[in-house]
Amino acid sequence: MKISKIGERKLIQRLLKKRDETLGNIDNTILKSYHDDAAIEENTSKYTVLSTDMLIQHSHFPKQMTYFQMGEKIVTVNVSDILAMNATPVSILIAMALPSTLTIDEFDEIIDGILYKCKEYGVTLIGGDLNQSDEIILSATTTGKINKNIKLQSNIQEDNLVAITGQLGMPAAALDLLSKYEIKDLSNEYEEIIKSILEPNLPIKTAKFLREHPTLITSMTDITDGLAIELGHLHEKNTNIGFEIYADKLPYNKHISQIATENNKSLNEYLLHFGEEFELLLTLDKKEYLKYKDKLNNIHIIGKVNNSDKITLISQKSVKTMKITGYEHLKEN
Ligand SMILES: Nc1ncnc2c1ncn2[C@@H]1O[C@H](COP(=O)(O)OP(=O)(O)O)[C@@H](O)[C@H]1O
Ligand SMILES: Cc1ncc(C[n+]2csc(CCOP(=O)(O)OP(=O)(O)O)c2C)c(N)n1
Ligand SMILES: [Mg+2]
Repeated sequence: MKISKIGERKLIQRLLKKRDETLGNIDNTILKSYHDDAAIEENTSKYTVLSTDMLIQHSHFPKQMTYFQMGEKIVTVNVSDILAMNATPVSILIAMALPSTLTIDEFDEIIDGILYKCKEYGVTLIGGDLNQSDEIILSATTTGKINKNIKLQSNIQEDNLVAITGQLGMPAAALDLLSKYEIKDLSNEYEEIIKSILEPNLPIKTAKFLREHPTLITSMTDITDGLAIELGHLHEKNTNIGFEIYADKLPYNKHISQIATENNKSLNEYLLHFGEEFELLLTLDKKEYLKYKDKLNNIHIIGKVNNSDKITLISQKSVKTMKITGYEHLKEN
């Protein structure tokens, strides 16, 4: 049955019933507010951290993506920004614009994906909005909390190490694969690659470790627009520093170099200039890093901060200035 058969009101009731089933023991006034015009949140820390991020079907959801995965992804991309501030994610509000032709089962799948990821990240869906549109648009606002040790992007020091969690370039390769093949036609060895775009995961454990050991990090951001653009943003926010990145230290799934070749692209296009990895890009205090090195298996050192005022990519063959290009909405190629 189409969602237009039952309409906005009943759909919201349905959604709230599912959501209420996931709530634990909470203060009754707060619980009731989740059904009112605005949600209440108790202030339990010095700072509330707030962020918003929007996903639009044609630019964020490959056609093979399930409705469940769309629901998961709106929570993931939003929580990612909270982790990048070194804060603990708390709650999320999600506005949805949906086509009237969507079925109720598909609607339920989106909600189930949202609630699944909320549980994984320990965030509560505290509100939202429902509206109609020809394509699916999901937009969310997330809150987080932190008392001290908030990490701003403007505190980078010369001689810091540059590091990332996880691997680069898989979403780029995944999108190229999905543009040509159906999932069932792809070999199992591509599973990790395909999942990187359909079901991105956050480095939750590493983020928790960093919150518990804040002296390790001098700055942090999530990689959404590609490593090059993210480094470019950090460079703009920190005067008198530069970055040297070592090409042979960039971690990637070995299958993607072949996928790049098959799509007439260079490996660096995937690794540096695409994005959507949802990994953390960190600058680390060197002394602190050496202290905790053994516990940081998921962190890869890819370069260091210098005073060159440039971003360079160093390989065995060459030293090049890195092009600051990547994924950008509202820009012609
Ligand atoms: N429409 C807007 N109004 C106000 N601030 C905005 C708007 N769009 C983006 N920003 C702010 O600009 C900064 C950079 O945004 P963006 O590049 O989208 O960040 P991210 O890559 O983390 O999503 C953020 O601080 C964001 O809050
Ligand atoms: C159908 C489809 N086309 C293209 C992409 C790739 N893509 C979409 S947005 C994006 C980069 C970052 O997105 P944005 O919404 O700007 O994230 P933000 O920086 O706001 O966190 C990439 C690589 C995709 N995921 N799906
Ligand atoms: Mg944005």
